[in-house]
Amino acid sequence: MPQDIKDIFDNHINVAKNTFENLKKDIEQTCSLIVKCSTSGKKIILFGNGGSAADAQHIAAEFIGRFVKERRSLPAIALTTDTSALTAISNDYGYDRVFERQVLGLAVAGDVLIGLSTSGNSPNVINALVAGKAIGCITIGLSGRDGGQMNSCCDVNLIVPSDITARVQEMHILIGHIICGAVDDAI
Ligand SMILES: O=C(CO)[C@@H](O)[C@H](O)[C@H](O)[C@H](O)COP(=O)(O)O
Ligand SMILES: [Zn+2]
Repeated sequence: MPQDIKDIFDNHINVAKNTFENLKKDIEQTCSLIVKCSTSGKKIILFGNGGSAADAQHIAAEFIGRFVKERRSLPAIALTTDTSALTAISNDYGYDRVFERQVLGLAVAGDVLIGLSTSGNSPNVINALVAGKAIGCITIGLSGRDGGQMNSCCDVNLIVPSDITARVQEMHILIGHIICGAVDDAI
């Protein structure tokens, strides 16, 4: 095996270990918040750019469809899938407002917003979290590096301890699956 592949696996394993040590309590808290949201008729709304858009859609699908257990469908939506809304809002208001505008139209107090940004600094993610917090939503960040601006607009900011975007994304989807498992267990 070429050495760099081994290095990538070693790095992934180290980041996973450090993520568990640093974030165990915050992940538990996040699971509790999302279980409460899912059992009280509120929605989970997810958004991010690039690979994080794919992660947002992946996690939303686990709720609206199913994860492992057969259970009722749970209200969850990714704000990254409606090309008419995405293009109209970007064209008319700017890409920085593409998620904010959808949050303003869809979110109500008590909904959980999950913003995914490995830098913690994507402006469209930050603007949506700030708008959601003002409405009374619970704001969760899935971030990396130093947590960026998500530190100031998230009730819980899960900062994966890595500066490498790919490693951070790999932990985000793991955390997403852990949350889905907690919801399955609770329902
Ligand atoms: O998936 C990847 C890299 O692994 C890319 O598509 C990546 O998500 C994009 O460059 C994003 O625009 C990065 O934004 P962010 O994570 O800093 O918010
Ligand atoms: Zn990626």
